[in-house]
Amino acid sequence: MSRDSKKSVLEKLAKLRAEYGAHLPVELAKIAGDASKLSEIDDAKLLQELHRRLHKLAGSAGSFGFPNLSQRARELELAIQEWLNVGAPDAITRSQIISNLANLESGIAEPTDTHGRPEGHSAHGPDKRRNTVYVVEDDHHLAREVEAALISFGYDVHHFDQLKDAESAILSRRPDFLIVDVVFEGEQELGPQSIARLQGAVDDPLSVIFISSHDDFETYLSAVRAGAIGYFVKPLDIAEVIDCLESHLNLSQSASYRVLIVDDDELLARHYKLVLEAAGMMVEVVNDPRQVLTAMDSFHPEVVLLDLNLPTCRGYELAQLIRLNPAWLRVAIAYLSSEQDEQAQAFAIRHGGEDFLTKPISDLRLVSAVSVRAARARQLSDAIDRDSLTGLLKHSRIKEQVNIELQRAARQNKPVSVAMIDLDHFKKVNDTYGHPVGDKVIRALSQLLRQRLRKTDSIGRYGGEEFVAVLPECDQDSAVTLLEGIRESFAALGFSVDNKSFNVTLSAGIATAISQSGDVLEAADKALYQAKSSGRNRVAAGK
Ligand SMILES: Nc1nc2c(ncn2[C@@H]2O[C@H](COP(=O)(O)OP(=O)(O)OP(=O)(O)O)[C@@H](O)[C@H]2O)c(=O)[nH]1
Repeated sequence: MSRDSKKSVLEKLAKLRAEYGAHLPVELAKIAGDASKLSEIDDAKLLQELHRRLHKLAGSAGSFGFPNLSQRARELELAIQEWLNVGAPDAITRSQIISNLANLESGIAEPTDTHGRPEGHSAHGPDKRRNTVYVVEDDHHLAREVEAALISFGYDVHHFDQLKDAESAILSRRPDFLIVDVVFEGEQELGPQSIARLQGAVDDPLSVIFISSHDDFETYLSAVRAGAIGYFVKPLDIAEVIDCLESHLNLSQSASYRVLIVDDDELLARHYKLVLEAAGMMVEVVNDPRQVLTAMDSFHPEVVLLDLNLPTCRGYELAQLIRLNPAWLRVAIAYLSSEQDEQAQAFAIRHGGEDFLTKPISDLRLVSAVSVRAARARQLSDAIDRDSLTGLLKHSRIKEQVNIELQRAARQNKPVSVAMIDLDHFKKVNDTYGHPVGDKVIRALSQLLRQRLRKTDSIGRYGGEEFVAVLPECDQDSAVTLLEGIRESFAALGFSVDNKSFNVTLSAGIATAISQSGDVLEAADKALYQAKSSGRNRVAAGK
């Protein structure tokens, strides 16, 4: 194609894209309008119409440069499909779906350039946008190693020799992370100080990781002043760098906190709800204390804010009532009341709640007080459900999850695959490099699994160096392709200790069920045994 005709095609595409973008708000308003009716009724015709619109949107938005919108429309399309197939979801899921439908508009960020973007995993692609990392490193060998490792973790990587080459790219397309080598010219360091200047030119601080041969206080300090989220001394342990990126992503991508407000002052409760929602939390309000138990059951709050003076009972009685149910022990309960009397406040704290926030409360204070309590409640909950080394579900929870997904698959007559994954010759890794290094390898695999699997998949640490992944709506061929990709990426990942580098491989066994026939975990385990006995570093599929 000549340059001119290529230009004209690009112009037409841009025009089409602009037309699509102009019509989009109208379409989204229609969807939001339909969604608002769903809180009242369960009309099959309405659901089918919504399904049709979402299906169309999911298909078209990606092509016109709105990949996030497309992804969100696809998820909602599936949710509505399930609604149509198996009936109305529980109240919490229902209100989530309705609010996501109403908020689809927030998926219209700046259209992204759709050209030359690598395709996601076709059969079972991760449902996350690829995070971008700019690597500024003049050592090409090291840059290539870092780049290869980051790509296998699903990052979109761009390499620059020097910071000045990266600056215009940073300003025109902001990366999610910036990895910068600290370079010295004589006494003058060129990394952190330049980054500190750059931080002044951007609205939100850049997430920067420094790599350096310098291990001294001054360089650390200038890195901190430049807003470093990580600092790694060469020789670089790439797994540690990835650990740092992933921990940040997990923090920023974790689900919204859920807050239940119990207050008979409807207007004030609505105000608090709006303030907390603006800070990214999910909020439900109960004005009548008799509705509290139902809300606890359906909404699963992490924090409950209780007014003290309520129509039928006192707030501390409600706190005690909540505390009677052991399932809600993880929930943080705080009073939010205009009670100023310290004796009365102390009495309430001794009887159920943990803390007292007094009205009037500023919006800022409300948000900070609730987020701190929610974070603590979630930490506690994670400590109960999740393995501390990897953050993955513990043995008993992942087994539970396998059963939940098997039952769902049987109800919907859809496949579910279970993969059992085990590190190869891991004892040798521990014996040669030490247990802490072995731990790093385990963490690296858990992060790779998290990166490659979808949000709807579940991953658990089944044993010391054994993992289980449950993949709903994934047939055997797709599961094998997915695990093969993970196996290859993991085998290519280099670990280094004291200037020695090594690689570790994994084996995986897969079993797929359509209805709940036989023990799928046992079948996956048998397939894993087969993968091990036929040479390791491979994926085997059973029945
Ligand atoms: N570093 C570390 N090692 C662990 C952890 N949990 C289990 N292991 C080690 O994992 C190793 C598992 O060894 P084996 O069951 O003999 O298996 P393997 O050496 O991986 O050999 P194959 O599975 O047959 O390829 C043991 O050395 C355990 O001590 C952990 O949390 N951290």
